[in-house]
Amino acid sequence: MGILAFKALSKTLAGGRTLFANIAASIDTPSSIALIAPSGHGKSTLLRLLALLDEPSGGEVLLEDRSSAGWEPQAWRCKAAYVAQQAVMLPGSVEWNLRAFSRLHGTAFDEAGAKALMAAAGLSATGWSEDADTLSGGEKQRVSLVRSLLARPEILLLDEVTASLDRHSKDAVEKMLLALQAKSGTSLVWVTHDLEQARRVSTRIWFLADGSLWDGESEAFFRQPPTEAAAQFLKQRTMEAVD
Ligand SMILES: Nc1ncnc2c1ncn2[C@@H]1O[C@H](COP(=O)(O)OP(=O)(O)OP(=O)(O)O)[C@@H](O)[C@H]1O
Repeated sequence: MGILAFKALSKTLAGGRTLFANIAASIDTPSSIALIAPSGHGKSTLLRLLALLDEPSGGEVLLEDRSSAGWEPQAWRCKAAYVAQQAVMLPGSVEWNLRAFSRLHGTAFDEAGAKALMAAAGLSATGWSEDADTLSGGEKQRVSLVRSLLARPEILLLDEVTASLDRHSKDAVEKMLLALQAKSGTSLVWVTHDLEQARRVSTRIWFLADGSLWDGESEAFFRQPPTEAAAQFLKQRTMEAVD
């Protein structure tokens, strides 16, 4: 059974600008994919379409081989969890936030699992009774990630989730997610501006440019850019890194 797929997917903005047209890809085995593109080319938009948080202009998205039309959006997002760059905490304590999924679905709260994930995210010192709103941006980001993981999604749609983290926390989060993938087969789609991160965490690249999607092996993409747009993009980013 396929995990997640999209077919003939298009997105044209209200003003008439087409971000991408007729793109397709499928995730058939647990994968870690970096979704990269020049700024403004539609990475977040594509990720949001995959989470049913936006409507495509054409085409369809499928989860477990079933088109999104046949899914309740909530049920879809339990399996394909979107994690935003700006973490939103529910009013209340850290624990209240961590218990959100089990409260909503009437399932048992996996306290041991939550503790292990909090520790893996570098948050073992964070008090569970603390008001979540008083946490730093980086702490909120990691609590939000742990909260998503407690729903045991099949796939995580990660929108720049380490952008607000320092190097140490970023390493911890990458390690935690890759370990989860190895252990549970959770697929990961990382939107990132950080090409070093893309190279570290992915075995597959989705490169979005000029309205098209290139889908292929990560190492091959970086070793020998497959298109002129990819070559330009990597050159530009290398120059920016040197500046
Ligand atoms: N709901 C919307 N309504 C109008 N324009 C939008 C909407 N969502 C995104 N856009 C526009 O679509 C373009 C692509 O945005 P998107 O955030 O998907 O790109 P991105 O590749 O993730 O960009 P960045 O790397 O800068 O984060 C941008 O020009 C943005 O302003």
